[in-house]
Amino acid sequence: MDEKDLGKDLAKVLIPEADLQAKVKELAAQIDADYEGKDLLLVGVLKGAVMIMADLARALHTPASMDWMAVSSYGSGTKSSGVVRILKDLDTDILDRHVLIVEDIVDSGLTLSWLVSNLRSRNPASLEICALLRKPEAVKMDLNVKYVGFDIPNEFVIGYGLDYAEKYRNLPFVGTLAPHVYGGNGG
Ligand SMILES: O=P(O)(O)OC[C@H]1O[C@H](OP(=O)(O)OP(=O)(O)O)[C@H](O)[C@@H]1O
Ligand code: HPA
Ligand SMILES: [Mg+2]
Repeated sequence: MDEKDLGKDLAKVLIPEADLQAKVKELAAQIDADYEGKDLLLVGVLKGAVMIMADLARALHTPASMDWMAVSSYGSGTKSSGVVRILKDLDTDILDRHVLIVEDIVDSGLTLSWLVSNLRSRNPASLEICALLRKPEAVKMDLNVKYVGFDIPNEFVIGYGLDYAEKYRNLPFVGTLAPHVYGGNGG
């Protein structure tokens, strides 16, 4: 799927594909340096993190295991409900493992705050976060995101895993939607 397929639904391209791919390589290099010689477990947060997880994992030189958790707080709207639900738990016991949570976006920070306290209670050897995108509200939260791709403005974004009502995840870039797609009320 590309810009042409989106037609009038796209307001603008915020981060082009080439910039995303360059940033993924940068993040992978930092992670490689920090986890050298360690047994790394990447925990991807479904479904938004599938693209960053797939690209980041392949850009790493460090051998890494991959597991997935599915949580949801947004439903089909553009605002977090604040209630995080586990839809799928990890298959792996993370006790004494070096865990790196891989996320597409920290927006309100509610999902990751909840996830960090949930995973911390399982006593991993270490627990860090890599998020491709971060919005201003999340910066205010007491949340230590060690690896951040891009700080972006407070706009609802789509593409590269990010959806609006389950659509647009398969765009190779990150963009913003035209207001008419939201039905004019911001969701
Ligand atoms: O910082 P927050 O305000 O909590 O928002 C960030 C979370 O919201 C989105 O997931 P969503 O719950 O929409 O599920 P999805 O990944 O399946 O789209 C996104 O993928 C993050 O996980
Ligand atoms: O801006 C966003 N876009 C898509 N999904 C999201 N989940 C939190 N924030 C966003
Ligand atoms: Mg979503």
